[in-house]
Formats: sequence, C-alpha cells, structure tokens
Amino acid sequence: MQFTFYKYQGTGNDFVMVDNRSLTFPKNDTKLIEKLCDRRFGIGADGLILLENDESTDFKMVYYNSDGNESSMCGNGGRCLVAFAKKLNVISDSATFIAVDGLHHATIDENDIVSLQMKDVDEVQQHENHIFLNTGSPHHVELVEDLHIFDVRNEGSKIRYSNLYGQAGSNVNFVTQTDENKFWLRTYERGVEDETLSCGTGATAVAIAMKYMGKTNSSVIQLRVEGGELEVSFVEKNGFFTQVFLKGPAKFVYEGQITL
Ligand SMILES: N[C@@H](CCC[C@H](N)C(=O)O)C(=O)O
Repeated sequence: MQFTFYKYQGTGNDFVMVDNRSLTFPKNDTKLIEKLCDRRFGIGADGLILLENDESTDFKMVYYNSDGNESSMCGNGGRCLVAFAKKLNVISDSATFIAVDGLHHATIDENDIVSLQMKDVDEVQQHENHIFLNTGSPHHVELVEDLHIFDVRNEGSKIRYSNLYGQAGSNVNFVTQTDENKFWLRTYERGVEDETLSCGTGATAVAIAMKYMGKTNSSVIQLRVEGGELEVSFVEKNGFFTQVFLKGPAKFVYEGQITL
C-alpha cells in the first residue's frame, strides 16, 4: 500500500499530512503513526493529521500526537491543514472544518498566513502560581523570569505528570512578558513529551491567561515562540472569551511516498 504524505510546519510545529478522503489510511495503527512521526526511524514530526470528507463543512481534521494517539485540538495543525486543503484545491481562501473540539472557520492569504477561529473560552481557573484553561487542548500557564535558560522539558514534564492533572495530563506553557501586549512562551507538549518550537492552542491559552490576569489591556496579543511569531485576538466580556483567532504562517515543506 502506498500513500503520498505532505510535510507542513507552522512556526516550527511540524506535521505529516495525509489526504484520507478515500478512508484508506490505517488510522487505528498507533505504532505506524508513532513511527512515521519518529525523527530517526520515520519522517519526523510533532504530529500527523488526516484530511477527511465531512458532510456539512469543507473537510474534517483528525489529529494524532507523535506518540501515535489521537488527541485534542491542535491550533498550528489546524492552520497547516487549511494550507494543505488549499493545495489540494478543496478550498480557495476560506474554510470551515470540523475538528475534535467542534466547528472552525479560517482564512488563508497569498503569503500562507492562516487565521483560524478557535473555540470560545468560558472558564479560566486562576491558582496561586498558575492558570489552567482549555483552548481546544488543556493548558497550564505559568509566568517565569528566566525563560531563556529555563529547563522546559524537565519542569514541563514534572507538571504534566503531577497530581494536578492526573491521567489525562496537560500541556505546559512557561511565559515572560516582553511589552504591554507582547509575550514570549515556551511549551512542553503532552503527547510529544518534549518542548516543541510552537504550540497554537498554547499561544492562545497564554494570550487569554495574560488578559485574564490583567497583565495586558489589549485584545490583540503578539506571541513570540521558539519557531516564530503568532498573533491571538479575541473579544473579552466578564471573563468570557469569544471571537478567538490564532494567526500566523503555515508552510508546505516537502512531499513524499509512504510504502507499507
Ligand atoms: N501543537 C498543538 C497542540 C497539540 C495537542 C497537544 N499536544 C495535546 O495533546 O494536548 C497546537 O498547536 O495547538
């Protein structure tokens, strides 16, 4: 069996994409997906995404972490999937698609900048030293002062596996404010079990958490991640966040064949 795969990256969060409109990809083969994402024995990626047909939207997104397990929403993956759908001529410059967390709207411009509407956030849990919220995926957000030398992998792993989050775990974001509406974040991703160069739902979580904490008055937040720059905007009313958009580049890297 042979499949064409397409490699994409969004601010350095990288994905193997497969057009599965024919429903022929072995989607329950966790070991295969893990191997395809392996950076030494496979193609190498933070996750694998299937584009499938959907009855009421332009397409369906099926997302797997690099450990081979299907997971919750991936913001950068969603942005890359919009660019992939454009390459396949499934869409032109706007899209609606269904993902595990519901309906998404997106636009893509001629420079491959994708603006993706994320789910509304109606609950932000503020604790003594951190914030927890779900932006499609669960996110722990913590301010730190020494982000440039911070051991994201070890400290993130400790929090991800701590009693705070039980079996399900959480993604973990460490943040430093660099200006009134600018933040720098580094993310430990559940399911990759390492720091990634960017996390879209994480950037969204940080922007919302910083507004919720009163660290910024802006509703358009610039986020520096290890792989580039993202922008998150929203409308906030009494701690409820609607019209949440994640914006940034989504780039095709290369394509190839998988032979099984
Ligand atoms: N990289 C993603 C997040 C992917 C999901 C996450 N690893 C989880 O399992 O919660 C993003 O860009 O949002």
